[in-house]
Amino acid sequence: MSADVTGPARGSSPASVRTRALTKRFRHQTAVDAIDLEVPAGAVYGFLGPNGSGKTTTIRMLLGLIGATSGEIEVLGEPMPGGASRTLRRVGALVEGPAFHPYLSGRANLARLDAADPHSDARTAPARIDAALDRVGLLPAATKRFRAYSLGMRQRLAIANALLVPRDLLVLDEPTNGLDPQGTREVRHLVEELAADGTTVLVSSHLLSEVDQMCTHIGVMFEGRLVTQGTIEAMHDQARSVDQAVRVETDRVDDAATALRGLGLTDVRPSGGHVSARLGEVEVAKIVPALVDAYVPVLGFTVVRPSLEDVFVSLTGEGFDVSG
Ligand SMILES: Nc1ncnc2c1ncn2[C@@H]1O[C@H](COP(=O)(O)OP(=O)(O)OP(=O)(O)O)[C@@H](O)[C@H]1O
Repeated sequence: MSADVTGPARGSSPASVRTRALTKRFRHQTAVDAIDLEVPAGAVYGFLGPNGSGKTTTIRMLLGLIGATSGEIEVLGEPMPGGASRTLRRVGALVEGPAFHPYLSGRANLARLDAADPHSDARTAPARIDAALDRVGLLPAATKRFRAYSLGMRQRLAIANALLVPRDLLVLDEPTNGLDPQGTREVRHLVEELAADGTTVLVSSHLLSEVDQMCTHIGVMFEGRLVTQGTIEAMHDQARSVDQAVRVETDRVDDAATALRGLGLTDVRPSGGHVSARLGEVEVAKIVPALVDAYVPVLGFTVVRPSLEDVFVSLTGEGFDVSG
């Protein structure tokens, strides 16, 4: 596999991760297609996309676990893979969960993994391990066997493993996948706390609601392409600018449809008991009076505000299961 990965030109804004035209092809399939990722320092960046959209492949390239086919990667200001060994010490990652021993305690498991790291300093291990356990709220359960841990505790221990040395960037691949609601809340809360401490977090997810709740930035992958990225605020603004829809409940749907078309609404769809239509530039306040003038009994009237999900549907041309 030929890798053509060199450092991109430095931009003015500090970015923890920056890629230019990053691409990965597997035989005939382009899993990651020329993406320009930009994770600002201090962000909690939600890397959102349906299964198979290329998130894990991207993350594996950022961490140097697989080579890129082409494109450029910069992590914490260093071109990759050029500065890899030095830079990756400052990056904690949870990609495939570490193999924990079920009969060892949480603390003993971390000690085992730390001892297996050729860069770790054995003299500082006990203090570093307890600091990591403390950081994820597992110090009180440090002596419990791993197999007695709940799903959320197991995942928090996996994150503690990524925090055995101080990190500037934490990369978490689908950290809530397979967790129960309680475990999901625990991990989400932990990510928020880590971000509050100043760690930049890149977290992948296929759940929009999750990204919306815990992230400051979002990047959306679809079929290997990064279809949009920016702040969560900007995405909500974009949602507000998507054309609103109205829904009129009535027992005279054909007359209602005629009246709505007459007002200039588009995509007018009459169906059993209601009519929906796109508002466009038409003033909402004019709709009900116009229906009444046309002798349409209005049994219900709703303006449907577009959600973030509608933005992604408009970007990808189809919906994907992002709402959980
Ligand atoms: N080693 C590989 N060899 C061949 N194809 C691969 C390999 N790894 C990933 N792919 C393919 O690349 C595409 C992107 O996969 P990837 O795992 O990056 O997606 P994802 O968004 O992380 O989804 P998931 O959440 O399911 O892991 C998929 O079609 C997958 O089958």
